[in-house]
Amino acid sequence: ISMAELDLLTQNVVCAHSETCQFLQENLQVIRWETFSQSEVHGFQQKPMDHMWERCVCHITNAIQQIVEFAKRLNGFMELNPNDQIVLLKAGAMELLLLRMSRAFNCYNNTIFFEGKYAPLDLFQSLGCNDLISAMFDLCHSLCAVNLSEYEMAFYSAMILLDPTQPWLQEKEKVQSLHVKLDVAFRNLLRRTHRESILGKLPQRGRLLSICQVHMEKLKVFRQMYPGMAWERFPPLYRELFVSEQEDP
Ligand SMILES: O=S(=O)(c1cccc(C(F)(F)F)c1)N1CCc2ccc(OCc3c(Cl)cncc3Cl)cc21
Repeated sequence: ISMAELDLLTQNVVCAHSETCQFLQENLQVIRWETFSQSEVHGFQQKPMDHMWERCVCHITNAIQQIVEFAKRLNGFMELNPNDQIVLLKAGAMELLLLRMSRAFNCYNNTIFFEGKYAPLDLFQSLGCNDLISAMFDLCHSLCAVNLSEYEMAFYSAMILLDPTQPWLQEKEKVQSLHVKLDVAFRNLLRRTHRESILGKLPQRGRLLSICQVHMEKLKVFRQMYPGMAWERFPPLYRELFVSEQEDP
């Protein structure tokens, strides 16, 4: 792989990321001290569980639409066979969502951007999944400590998405060759910017995956409490990625 090809790949990854992040980093920084008041937090805590789930799932789905768009813009992704595109998005969407949430996290006062202002952990308590939200907040803290640039976030996201070790891939070698190029380009970038040290500080993949598992458990519990809701009031994209058909409706 030539230097010219590496530079083109770097441009493609960074543009795909910056063009598909619904909130610009600078805008998030400007408003990151605007936090919800105690009475506003109390208002959210009073909302019924199904109502709060529906609102969060709606924001999540919007963010996932951006992640799908990010994938489609990555060189080589659209050339993969459709089955493998779905396999990679199903496996990686939630992990990329966690990375994107960390961009909207204020680690100085432990709040996260939500519906226009910054929210503390306990604003989400009516969701009934405090361990999921606190695990997400902890992950955001770890990511804030690494202080990833948008370039680094772009590569980290692309490499998580284009993971050749995902089970059920039909053309593993095609994903493998994309991943190798990304790895070379990412290491080049880190070397040029003297940031090789972040490789040891990035959260282990298992940590991201365990939060994804907690999410699936919470979703299962929620669906038992509100049968039929996932099919009636959740957006199709969320269902496609997180609700497997063969389960009871
Ligand atoms: O504004 S958010 O919705 C949101 C969602 C995606 C990306 C963003 C951002 F910042 F990157 F743009 C913002 N938001 C912010 C803080 C928060 C915590 C939990 C949550 O939802 C829990 C949940 C449910 Cl209930 C069902 N399935 C998966 C999950 Cl993780 C959403 C949420």
